[in-house]
Amino acid sequence: MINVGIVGGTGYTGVELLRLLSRHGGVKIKAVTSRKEAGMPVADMFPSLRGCVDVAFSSPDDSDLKKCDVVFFATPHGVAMAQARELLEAGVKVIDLAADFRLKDPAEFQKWYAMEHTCTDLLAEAVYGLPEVNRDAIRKARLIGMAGCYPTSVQLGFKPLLEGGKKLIETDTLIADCKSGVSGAGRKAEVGTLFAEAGDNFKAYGVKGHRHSPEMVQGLTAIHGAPVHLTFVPHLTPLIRGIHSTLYARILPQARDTDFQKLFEECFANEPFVDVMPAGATPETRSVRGSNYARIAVHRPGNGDLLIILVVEDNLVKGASGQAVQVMNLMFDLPEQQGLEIVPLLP
Ligand SMILES: NC(=O)C1=CN([C@@H]2O[C@H](COP(=O)(O)OP(=O)(O)OC[C@H]3O[C@@H](n4cnc5c(N)ncnc54)[C@H](OP(=O)(O)O)[C@@H]3O)[C@@H](O)[C@H]2O)C=CC1
Ligand SMILES: CC(=O)N[C@@H](CCC(=O)OP(=O)(O)O)C(=O)O
Repeated sequence: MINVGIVGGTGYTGVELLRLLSRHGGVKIKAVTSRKEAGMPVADMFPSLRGCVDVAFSSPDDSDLKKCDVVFFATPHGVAMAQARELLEAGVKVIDLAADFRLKDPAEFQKWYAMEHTCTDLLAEAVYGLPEVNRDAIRKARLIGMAGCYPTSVQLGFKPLLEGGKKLIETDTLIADCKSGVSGAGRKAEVGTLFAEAGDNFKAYGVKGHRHSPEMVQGLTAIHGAPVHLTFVPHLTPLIRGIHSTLYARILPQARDTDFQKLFEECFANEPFVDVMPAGATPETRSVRGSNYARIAVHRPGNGDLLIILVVEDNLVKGASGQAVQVMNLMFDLPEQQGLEIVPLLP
């Protein structure tokens, strides 16, 4: 059994980790932290976990974290970088769901997250947690910066068109028009995610610049092997879970004869969690709710030069905790799908 710790067990990604790990079969949940609820049994706060999780919350400086084989940080940005070194030195692998180890350039991190990076030497060894792009490096890593929720959908959607320097689309006019449910903003109280504010409402935000833009550009540039330019506009939808990303790309003249449906099907043929839907499909967020799947559909209206890629995922599963469990499975040489073969929840 792999001993697991979770820092930030009272938040949405923390409780989602608990839901998935409690039925994983290969792990023991050893420590789950909360600053405010230390001492309270986890299942008292989350009755959905009664009979599944039998530990109590402990303080984030709990020494049991150092006795774990892996610790997940389901915390705001800046928390993992303060504790990662000590855990790594104690032989513990670290998977951070926040952005501390995503951006390779500390100046970019400081610019977008308004805090200094205090662990820059570890940035160099940290591996980006997106298995469909980085599987081999993840297997060998001891420190992971998990991909963000929107960046997961955008990188999966553009990957077949860009990987290995392919010259199929214009790379300076990429557009990602993305919508997220309110659980993407976390469980903390905020006016913008109140029911009366976010319900029966729909709005764009971060149009001037969102912190996921540099992460997407960094990832897409690595996939392509050359610079790309992307316009990203996120929107808040009155959903609880789910991300729907509509991606636009202009087909280059020399690539007009490409069978893009086939290209996508071949690219993801061996991916357990990426489903390329039949031509013409319009994936719905509810088709992935509660599951680790991303579903993708490729459209080319009028057989013209515009390609539209639709991607759906559950922000809390493939966009966060499920993908983190997928990454843990790879790091510990377990079957990649273990604990994640969950059928999405309808209606
Ligand atoms: N929600 C989503 O869809 C996604 C979130 N993420 C990222 O995952 C991380 C967690 O997100 P989410 O679960 O939504 O956030 P929440 O706000 O729901 O939860 C945050 C958790 O962190 C704990 N926490 C807060 N500050 C500290 C601190 N200084 N030290 C230790 N623990 C702390 C809180 O517990 P307590 O106050 O009890 O200590 C709480 O359990 C964030 O970085 C987020 O950006 C990534 C992908 C998707
Ligand atoms: C709806 C909503 O507010 N979403 C969040 C992004 C989700 C998130 O938690 O960000 P990371 O993936 O970087 O960790 C936002 O736009 O800030």
